[in-house]
Amino acid sequence: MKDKEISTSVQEVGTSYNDSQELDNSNNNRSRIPMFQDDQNDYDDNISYEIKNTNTVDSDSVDMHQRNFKADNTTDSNTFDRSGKKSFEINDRIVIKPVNDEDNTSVIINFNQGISPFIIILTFVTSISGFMFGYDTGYISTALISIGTDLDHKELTYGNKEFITAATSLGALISSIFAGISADIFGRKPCILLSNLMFLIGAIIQVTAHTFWQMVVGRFIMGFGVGIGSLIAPLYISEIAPKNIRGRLTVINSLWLTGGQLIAYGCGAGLSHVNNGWRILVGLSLIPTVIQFSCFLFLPDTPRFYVMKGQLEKANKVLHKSYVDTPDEVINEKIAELQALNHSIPGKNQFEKVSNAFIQLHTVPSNFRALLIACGLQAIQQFSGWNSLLYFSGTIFETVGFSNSSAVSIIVSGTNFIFTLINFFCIDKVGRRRILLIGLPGMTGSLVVCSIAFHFIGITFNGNDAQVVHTGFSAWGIVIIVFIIVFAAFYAIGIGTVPWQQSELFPQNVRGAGTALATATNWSGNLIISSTFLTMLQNISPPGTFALFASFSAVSTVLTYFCYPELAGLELEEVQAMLTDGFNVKASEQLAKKRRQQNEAENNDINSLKFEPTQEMFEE
Ligand SMILES: O[C@H]1[C@H](O)[C@@H](O)[C@H](O)[C@@H](O)[C@H]1O
Repeated sequence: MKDKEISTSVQEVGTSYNDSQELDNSNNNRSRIPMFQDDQNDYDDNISYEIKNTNTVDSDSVDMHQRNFKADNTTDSNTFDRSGKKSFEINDRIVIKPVNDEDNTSVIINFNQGISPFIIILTFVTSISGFMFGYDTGYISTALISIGTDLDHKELTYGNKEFITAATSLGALISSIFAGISADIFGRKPCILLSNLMFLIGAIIQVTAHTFWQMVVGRFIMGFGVGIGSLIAPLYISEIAPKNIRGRLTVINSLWLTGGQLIAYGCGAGLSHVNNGWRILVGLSLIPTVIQFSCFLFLPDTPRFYVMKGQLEKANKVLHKSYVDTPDEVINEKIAELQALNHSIPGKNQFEKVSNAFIQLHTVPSNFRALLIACGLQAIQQFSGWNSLLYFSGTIFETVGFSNSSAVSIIVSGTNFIFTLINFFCIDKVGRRRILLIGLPGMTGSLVVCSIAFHFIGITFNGNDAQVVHTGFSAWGIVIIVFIIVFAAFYAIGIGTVPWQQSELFPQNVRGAGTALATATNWSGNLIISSTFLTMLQNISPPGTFALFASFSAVSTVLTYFCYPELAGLELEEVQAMLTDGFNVKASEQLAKKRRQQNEAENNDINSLKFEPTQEMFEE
């Protein structure tokens, strides 16, 4: 039965086909893709995402291999194909149909399978990049206080402090742009190893620094490592992670990140009265670098990268280790699908492919919306002012009368860590959108209170000195501390973590380019805020600075409400389908709800789906 379709299908990678063609493509995709050979040009048209406006589900257009298994205890209009994929009718208006993508096989592989130790090892070793991102951006706050006159024999000015802090962000900004491209050309693993070298060189230059400029150069080179790691780690994890826990595994990187910041503050506090303690603080960063470097010498790259380079045996090995006891046929099918995806960006050589990816990122509507969301979230994360509080918290707390500013900084970064942990448990259950819509208004409120408190405490910043009208410990000082902590909690539970889920917004073929731009946005924001914060405090006063951050968070809440669809539990192609003709916030919420119910049903009684991938199915 074929029903009239009211509007058109929108395709993702430049090829449009009608229902019967889609049927053919589905079949061809499975039978024509050669195993273990690099036949580039045949399959460029295989990948397509579509969103249809229709009144009923169009059952004729379903993949021939599809079997309809009714999910008795879920909703009525859902069907499952052989890979466990579902068709959905939302709102009697939008039908999202399963088409081939890299996740087809992941769904099969994940069926009835827990996470393998190999994936856990890979995730933890990769997340050391997150740790170094956190540690290296975190220690500077306490180091800036304890450096004293160790550089050039004079006290650092506010301008000097901003420069030293911003050098890392600038290095990270530059390297993140190239990291996405290099990861596709040279591999994820070499990029991680390169980031380790940058950390190493940068740390050695800083530890031995006796001049301001040597310190700046060391921080800048270390920034290269931070930028590369900040992009590659979530990308690597998302590529090796089973789909159903991809979100959580990515948050592990954020946990290491915020944990790294916490440890940096802890060590900073412990070493603050030690002569040259800041040098030890920098030196300690060598430990995780060396550990990650040594481990990665023995660990592989991602299967996707091996497929891109035609190293199919290696891909096969990694997949087998990742999905133990999975039949060869399934692994081979996964590789075949990755091959198909690999070919979907046209181009004779790597350079053409990369530039075409950037073009498609801007010209394909769903890609462009994904880009807006990914860059928008990263910008919101940075312009809400969190990092300036983190980087300069020691300085801020000293000025409001707390001699033990390091202890307060530990509480602030500890809050960041704990609420990132809470995010880990609820990101998939509560959903990204809902979490953001709780976090952003909370941040706005806390910043408003801080702004008012700063007004009453009467601080002004002039040149090198902060002048406080009411000196010493005051009630307003406590209000500031308490609400900076509340701000940290609302930040960490939502916007501190959600933007790093950026990989899920982009289809495989433009993921490197998309995440490169989003990560670069993060570091641009970081750079602007960290290099202007103290100047802002001087020029528009602390109340003005906090009011500015508050207004930014308020605007961000509105933008998120209207433009950020719920992506929790959605499959990758559904994300693109959602973004094809708008932001489809309402429809996404309904679909995410259905997905949640289904996941719960699957978890509760997996057998009730009456679906087991059998040998016979693969032989079809
Ligand atoms: O997600 C992280 C995290 O929130 C950190 O605390 C922050 O310093 C980073 O800038 C951000 O990207």
